[in-house]
Amino acid sequence: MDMAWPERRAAYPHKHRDDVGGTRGDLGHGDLTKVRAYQLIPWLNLSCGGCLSGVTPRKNIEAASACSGTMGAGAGAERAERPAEKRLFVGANWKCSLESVEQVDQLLSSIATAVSAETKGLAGLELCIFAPYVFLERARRILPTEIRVGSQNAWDAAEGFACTGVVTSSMLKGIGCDWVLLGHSDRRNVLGESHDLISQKVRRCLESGLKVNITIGEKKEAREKGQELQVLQEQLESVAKAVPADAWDRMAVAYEPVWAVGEGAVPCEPNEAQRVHSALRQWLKEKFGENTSKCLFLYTGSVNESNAEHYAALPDVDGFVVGRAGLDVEKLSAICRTLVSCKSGSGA
Ligand SMILES: O=C[C@H](O)COP(=O)(O)O
Repeated sequence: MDMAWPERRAAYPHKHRDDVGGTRGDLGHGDLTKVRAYQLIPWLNLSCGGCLSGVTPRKNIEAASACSGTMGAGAGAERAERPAEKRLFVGANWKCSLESVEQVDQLLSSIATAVSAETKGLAGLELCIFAPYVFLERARRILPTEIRVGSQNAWDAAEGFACTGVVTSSMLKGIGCDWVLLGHSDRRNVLGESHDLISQKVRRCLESGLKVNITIGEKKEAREKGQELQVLQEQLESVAKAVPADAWDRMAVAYEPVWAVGEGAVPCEPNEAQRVHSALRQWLKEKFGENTSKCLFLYTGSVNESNAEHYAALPDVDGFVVGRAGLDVEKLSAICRTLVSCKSGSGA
């Protein structure tokens, strides 16, 4: 870290974090009323024809066509080898957008109700709610066990060191957490977490029996210099060194192009997401062995109910991590339906 915490905090006020790719003011406290509880909604029972029909930008038409079972952008791009079984994942990273217990309980209950209403369950999709520490226990209590609960962080406390304010991976495992989200751009770029610290956390979480969702992403400057894969591989390599060969089935890598996140940011084109995912999957396999093919590759950054089908159609996208869309049960359920529909329809 080149900047002390108080200075960093002052430099990056909560709602105006240009260094992470744009302003995210829409997630701020003032908009909490956007969180709505819905009545029973069908969860995953739409056919691919139910894929959301928002405006399809010309550049995305190929990708969209893959969702309906034809060859699309994903098929045109190089596809890395994947295991035969199709595991799908959607994570809802709430960040610190919900601050009141009432809002949290309302959203958790509406998600639980929505999933329970679907007789087919989640159809192979793993849905995980990444809540703040203080709401994890109520999330575990309110949600059915088929919905996973994840922490947004874990601290790598050294063995035997009773460090003040620390929440350890063992504590998280003990209260029923399944997943931990680590390496998010908020923590790398705003809080200054180093590769080394993140990899220590990954190692400790895996040792505690947790699954790890690691976020990697390049900033705009790196992208403009054509250094995106170099940056991503550096981030991933540091983490991969901490992953035992038999733990890759407990890993998910979420690619978040930092420049594509936030209100008004230019979205990452699906073809580009596919290129990056495919390249990283291949690179990981060559460098760290066959077992890495068990790792999920997720796309994250401004995924919503209108654009999910373009990314879901990509062969090397196994799912998503959503921020804003995860605060609305209707949007979250639509994204889950779209992912399941596209994957079953395209054979991706
Ligand atoms: O963890 C989630 C990512 O930061 C994406 O957030 P977003 O879906 O609100 O763009």
